[in-house]
Amino acid sequence: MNKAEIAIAIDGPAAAGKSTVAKITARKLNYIYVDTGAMYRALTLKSLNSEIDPDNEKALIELLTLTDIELIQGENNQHVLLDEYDVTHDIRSEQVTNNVSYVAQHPLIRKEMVKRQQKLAEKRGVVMDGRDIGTHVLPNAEVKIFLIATVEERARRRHEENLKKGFSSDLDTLKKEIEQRDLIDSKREASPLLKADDAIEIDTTSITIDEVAERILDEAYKVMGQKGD
Ligand SMILES: Nc1ncnc2c1ncn2[C@@H]1O[C@H](COP(=O)(O)OP(=O)(O)O)[C@@H](O)[C@H]1O
Ligand SMILES: Nc1ccn([C@@H]2O[C@H](COP(=O)(O)OP(=O)(O)O)[C@@H](O)[C@H]2O)c(=O)n1
Repeated sequence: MNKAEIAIAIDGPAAAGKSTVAKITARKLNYIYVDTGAMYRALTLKSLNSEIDPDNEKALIELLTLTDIELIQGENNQHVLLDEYDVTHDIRSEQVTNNVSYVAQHPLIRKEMVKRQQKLAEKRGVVMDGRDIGTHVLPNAEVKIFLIATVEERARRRHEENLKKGFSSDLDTLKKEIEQRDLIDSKREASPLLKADDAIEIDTTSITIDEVAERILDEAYKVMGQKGD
């Protein structure tokens, strides 16, 4: 199999399956995986701990300038370090989830995050997931995927995941929160959640994780073959 190193951008709404299939794809190709949502979540956690209003762009950008966010690849999981503290679990809390889209809507915050993300992707051989990867962060990515699923299915999946992780979870509330977050992410002015013109859309509602990963890998191998190096 041809091993030309490419960039794979995976975007889509909340809980569509992005990080799950991104991790599988990266593992199979021995690529770096970058979870950009985790970076916005880490900043949100720090801003909540610092009692900064999520609407206060100036205070947030000052905070981000002083903030170190690292994504460390573990054996089975990616660990998120915020100023050297492991916040992998804490950034998934309901409080962070319900504030992150407000923090992420500010143009100055996005500009700095995109800069950091592009630096992480300087060396090809990367799978990156988020909301604006195919449109803004890696517009030249060789493979662009846009994952969707019905909101009912996405809420059901996230609900099960929350229970497994020991977070309290109410399905109806979760569905409303996901809809609200998708709305803010899609309507914001700065790099909103959008399918890139050249992205392949995959509806994951009724297909398995392995089937989704297989389709992405097929696309990747196709491009690698075309690159021919
Ligand atoms: N195709 C699928 N079928 C069933 N469950 C899935 C599928 N894709 C993802 N999941 C599950 O849905 C949940 C949300 O997936 P995740 O990858 O975290 O989504 P995202 O990164 O888009 O927010 C996870 O618990 C994951 O195991
Ligand atoms: N590239 C990205 C990634 C995430 N985000 C923001 O960060 C939030 C959390 O992203 P995530 O990928 O961790 O969210 P889930 O889909 O996993 O719930 C999103 O709802 C967006 O508000 C963004 O704006 N741009």
